[in-house]
Amino acid sequence: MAELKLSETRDLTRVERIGAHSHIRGLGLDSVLEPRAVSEGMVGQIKARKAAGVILQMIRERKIAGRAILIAGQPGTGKTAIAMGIAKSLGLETPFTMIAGSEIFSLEMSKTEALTQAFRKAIGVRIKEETEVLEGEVVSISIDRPASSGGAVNKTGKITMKTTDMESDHGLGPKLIEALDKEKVQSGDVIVFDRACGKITKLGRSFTRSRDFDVMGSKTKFVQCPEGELQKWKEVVHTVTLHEIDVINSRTQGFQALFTGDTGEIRAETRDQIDSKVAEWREEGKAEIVPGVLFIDEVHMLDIECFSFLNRALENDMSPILVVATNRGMTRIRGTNQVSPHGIPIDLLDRLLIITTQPYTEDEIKNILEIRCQEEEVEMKEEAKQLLTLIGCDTSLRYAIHLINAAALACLKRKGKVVEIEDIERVYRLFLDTKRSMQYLVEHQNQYMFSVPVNTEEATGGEAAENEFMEV
Ligand SMILES: Nc1ncnc2c1ncn2[C@@H]1O[C@H](COP(=O)(O)OP(=O)(O)OP(=O)(O)O)[C@@H](O)[C@H]1O
Repeated sequence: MAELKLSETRDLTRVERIGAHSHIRGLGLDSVLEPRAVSEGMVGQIKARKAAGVILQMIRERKIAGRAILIAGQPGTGKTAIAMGIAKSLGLETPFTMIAGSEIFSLEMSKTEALTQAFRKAIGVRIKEETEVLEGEVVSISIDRPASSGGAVNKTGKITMKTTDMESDHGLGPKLIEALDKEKVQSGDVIVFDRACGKITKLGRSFTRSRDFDVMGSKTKFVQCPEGELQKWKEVVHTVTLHEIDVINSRTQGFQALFTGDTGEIRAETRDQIDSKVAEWREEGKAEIVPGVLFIDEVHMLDIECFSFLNRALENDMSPILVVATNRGMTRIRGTNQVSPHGIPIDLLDRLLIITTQPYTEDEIKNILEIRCQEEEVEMKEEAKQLLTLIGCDTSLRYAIHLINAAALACLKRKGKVVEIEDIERVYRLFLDTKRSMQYLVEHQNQYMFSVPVNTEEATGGEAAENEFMEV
């Protein structure tokens, strides 16, 4: 039994989901924002990445609040990948929110409420606070464990801390003992202890203990024992989003909704109060606004009301940077009978800086497939990669990416270790790409229920003719 359990745990920890863009670690630009041919998981698409780099710099310098960018191009040309690259390059301090146009309609709230929430998730508020902390080297920790069966709940103790100038004792309650345990604090560590929230941060080990061989690993960081008073006032900075402040202050939902995501509609008065409070903090120098990025994929799925909302929302001085993407050409604007480029009304389009993505060359497809093989930990023979590249050129990059894992499973089934041509051929026969699936439908349409003639205005709702990018 014990053995079985062990192997089960091992298997479970190995199962990690790999997202479609998990290999993207940035935009792959050098220090002067020039794209490297292959870097940070990004391949080719040089012009679009260069343009995205300029946008990135403007976001970092906070020069373009309220601006919007459109990434347009054929399916599978890396529009979402570029948006992910921007997100990764921005770091954790700048909020980045990603939604698909269609999500606006599936949430249990009005379209404008869903958009408002998405906008406010992408606006950060950096709040500065003065807080009282104890900063010093731990001399000793002693914990009394009562003999009665109270367990951890009743634990109390004492911690002695020192600076180069003084030493003092402080009582410990169960929560602090747990926090010290979690951080694995021991004598000789230099720590900061935030009294208000009970948070303990380990800064490193005191230089005076550098001879303790028992606790030293190659990663041990040594720091000086702090000087002066143990008790200090420190400035701490928290970055939260406007949406988080809304949810915490919305009486009907409360902060727990942050974890469930079930926020419901938030009242306009609550938001107004929060906006004036934040404005007050900004005037007093206690807070500053960090405009983040809101990325809306498949923007053609929004309708005319949403577009008019976006037009207005971009005028707000706290607005985030809006990045939208679409693979549509001339398309009907949802909710109207009008056809417009990318299905976006001209007045909104006029506000957008447009970045276009181009189809990939054979070499670029091969490079992307190689990166994906590494990401998915699949070993593949050179000839098999070559065949997969040809399939990618003939069908789509996305289809070829999907075949990597399927081929690895086919290889495993025949007890092979490296994916060979035969595995690729096998999965190519098993799974249809769009072209073959379409061809099959045309040939067998009479055997399907409610079949309508393919490739007529009727069958495509008139959209096929309008979409120069969509290859149906
Ligand atoms: N330049 C690139 N470098 C590395 N990987 C890329 C690149 N372009 C695309 N990919 C990868 O190829 C796959 C398809 O690309 P992506 O989803 O970004 O295309 P898209 O243009 O957003 O497509 P669609 O219009 O269908 O939404 C993803 O796994 C993506 O990470």
